[in-house]
Amino acid sequence: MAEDITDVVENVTTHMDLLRFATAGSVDDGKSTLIGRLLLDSKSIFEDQLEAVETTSKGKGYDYTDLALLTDGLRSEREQGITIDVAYRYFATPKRKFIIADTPGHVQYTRNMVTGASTADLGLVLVDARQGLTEQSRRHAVILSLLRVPHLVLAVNKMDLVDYSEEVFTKIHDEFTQFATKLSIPDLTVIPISALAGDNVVNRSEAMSWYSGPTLLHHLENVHVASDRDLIDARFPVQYVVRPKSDEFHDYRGYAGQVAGGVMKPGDEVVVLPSGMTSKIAGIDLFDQEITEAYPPMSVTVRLEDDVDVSRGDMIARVKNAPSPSQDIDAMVCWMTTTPLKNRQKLAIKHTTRTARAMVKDIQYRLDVNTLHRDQEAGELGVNEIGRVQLRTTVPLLSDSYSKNRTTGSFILIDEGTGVTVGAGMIL
Ligand SMILES: Nc1nc2c(ncn2[C@@H]2O[C@H](COP(=O)(O)OP(=O)(O)OP(=O)(O)O)[C@@H](O)[C@H]2O)c(=O)[nH]1
Repeated sequence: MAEDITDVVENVTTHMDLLRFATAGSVDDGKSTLIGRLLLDSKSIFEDQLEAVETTSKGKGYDYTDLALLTDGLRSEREQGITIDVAYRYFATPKRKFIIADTPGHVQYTRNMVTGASTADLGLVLVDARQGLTEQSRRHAVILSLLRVPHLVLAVNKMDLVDYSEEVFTKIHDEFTQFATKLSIPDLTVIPISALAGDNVVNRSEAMSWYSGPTLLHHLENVHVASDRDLIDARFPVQYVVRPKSDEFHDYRGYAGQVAGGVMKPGDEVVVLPSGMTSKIAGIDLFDQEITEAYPPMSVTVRLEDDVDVSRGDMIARVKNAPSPSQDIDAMVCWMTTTPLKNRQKLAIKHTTRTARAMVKDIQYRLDVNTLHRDQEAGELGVNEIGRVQLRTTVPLLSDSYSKNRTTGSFILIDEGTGVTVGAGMIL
């Protein structure tokens, strides 16, 4: 269900403004309450859902409406029958559409965060104002910076429980800003909120008149994400070759996929990798119409002027700006399964639309995400651990560094026996 919604939103909103954000926080920091508040105050929920939550809250003897029930209710619906690491929630305001990647339950699991945040435009870290920064908040910030999530919001929650004190907020703000200088976080915003009372979530807080920054929703609606995407380096991994069988289209041959980088236009000189054959873009099709340009994350079909040999897993790029094929991959890998990753281990690797086999040549170090210490003696990676790994693949991959392109710079590792995803990698 969650995936369906994501797909639909992705298709329908190709040209609409969309912000994907991932939430993180320790248990009880108020993540569910905050998401409930966002949905409620931005009028994204149905009356009957609210009534049900009000009734349940009264039934439990609360004198307030427990908004977490709203989120948790949605969450349990999603969890029925399947183990889900990340629940995706969708809401919209007149300004923007939002997809929230919400990691349920105990969020200490690195892999849940990696899954949820790898495609996020913005990471939202929650802290409890009474507790201030914890090891967990630092850890989440480190992971978000490793994943190159371009925007980070630290929401200092439960301000109502510290008398809306400016002093408490400033202390947390300064401590976090100081810590963030050690990480690569291009854009950081710190907002004092009360998810339960509604301060600075959608509506401006009267109790915190000392705060002059944006409310959380205002920030989410206005944060500038268009320029985060790589619009310079054209990258088009071919998903499949379109050759309709009917007579009417018997000459049609197109290559379908999602633009991973750059802007592509008819007339562009392109190279097909790994063959190295060159051609020009004859046209670009979107559903049943022709378009004049395509850019990330549009899903389109590209036609070429020449009858070159193109198949699934190939990459179309510009002649003078193409990734160089390589079988040696140097990457940060997040390991996601209980059997540790070891030297010489063989795995399947999926990179854009290409699948190959890979062998672990070296586990160079394990990164302690709390202290940023690099342990070079580690020799293996356990579940939820992140480390620098050298891989050798059976066929060349057409990759970029993750810092340049989050799509062509990432891959997943798959256990060949079970088909289960056991690792996620970011190419250095
Ligand atoms: N006073 C006050 N209580 C809050 C606030 N936000 C959340 N709470 C309370 O804190 C408790 C935890 O909130 P949740 O939203 O369930 O916390 P969570 O982080 O989502 O927890 P998990 O869903 O288990 O990950 C609940 O009792 C909330 O009512 C706030 O701004 N002020």
